[in-house]
Amino acid sequence: MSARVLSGKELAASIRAGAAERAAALAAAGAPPKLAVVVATADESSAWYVRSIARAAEKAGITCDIVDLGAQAAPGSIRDRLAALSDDDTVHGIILQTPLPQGAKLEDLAGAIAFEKDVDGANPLSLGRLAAGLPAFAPATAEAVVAILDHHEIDLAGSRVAVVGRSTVVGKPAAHLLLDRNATVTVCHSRTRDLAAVTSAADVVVAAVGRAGLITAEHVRAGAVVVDVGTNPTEDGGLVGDVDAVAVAGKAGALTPVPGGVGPVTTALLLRHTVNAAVQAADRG
Ligand SMILES: NC(=O)C1=CN([C@@H]2O[C@H](COP(=O)(O)OP(=O)(O)OC[C@H]3O[C@@H](n4cnc5c(N)ncnc54)[C@H](OP(=O)(O)O)[C@@H]3O)[C@@H](O)[C@H]2O)C=CC1
Ligand SMILES: Nc1nc(=O)c2c([nH]1)NC[C@@H]1CN(c3ccc(C(=O)N[C@@H](CCC(=O)O)C(=O)O)cc3)C=[N+]21
Repeated sequence: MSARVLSGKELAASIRAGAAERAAALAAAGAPPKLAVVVATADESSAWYVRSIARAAEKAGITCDIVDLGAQAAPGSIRDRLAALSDDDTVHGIILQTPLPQGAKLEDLAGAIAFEKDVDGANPLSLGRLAAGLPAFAPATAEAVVAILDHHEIDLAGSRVAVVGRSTVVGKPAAHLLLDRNATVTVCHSRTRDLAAVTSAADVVVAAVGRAGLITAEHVRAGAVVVDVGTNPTEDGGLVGDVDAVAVAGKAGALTPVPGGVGPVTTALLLRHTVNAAVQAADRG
């Protein structure tokens, strides 16, 4: 028996098409949407993401400015740049890539991203509102986890979900969104005792750690749904998830692939958020 493959490609394509249509209308009205991607890392999985944002934005008619401050950037200079972009009326969305240089903390710096432009939901105001169930942009990856499960009609209400990873970009916001869908959520991390015992009790496992092969068949209950958020570069230039896909596919009921799963949906949602931010800016006048 082999697990059902929960592709993100079709969903991502339809989100991108919707964003492109609305971007064209904004451009026709003289206000083309613009996303600024601030980079202060040499991390390879971030580089994958930045390339895929740039490619997808161009195809959707969204201007994408990549602001590379270098992996040695001082926290103060990152903060200043975020503040300047927040003040720039031609910019509608801002994302600060993680990881950040030593001593720089996303939760701290992202306070300099204007709330209305915080398309990856990193400002503590956005995160707090998300946790409180109030309108705000959710981090695109966390939203992508729920969107891909919805797309494949996996029912979350009442189900036990184990989220592995508690970052501000993925684990914590994903836990909030899953809770809002009436899942019973357990959040695991590097200090979790007996990870396999916790994850193998779950109906749905969300892996967002950044370690290739961390989730093995032993971590997964037979028939469970597994969402692999991890994007770990391989030596031959490819990308693998956090899940040992071959072993887990023989036991799980369904599994998102890497590449072609959560990643493309994340990129597409970031574009949708940028267009939404541009529409809201136009409405404010
Ligand atoms: N596909 C996509 O769209 C996206 C993919 N990613 C990928 O997802 C992965 C995670 O990203 P991100 O959340 O930013 O990473 P972080 O490094 O910020 O967080 C990793 C989390 O994993 C936990 N962890 C580390 N080791 C273990 C372990 N052995 N057992 C259990 N938990 C552990 C850490 O725990 P602790 O808190 O205790 O340190 C931490 O909470 C990366 O591969 C990243 O590239 C990220 C965003 C989008
Ligand atoms: N503030 C912040 N938010 C993030 O969401 C964030 C980040 N920082 N730092 C880096 C990680 C990594 N990440 C990826 C997203 C999509 C793909 C992706 O689309 N991958 C394609 C493969 C690459 C391609 O073919 O373009 C796929 O999975 O199919 C990869 C990696 C987001 N991250």
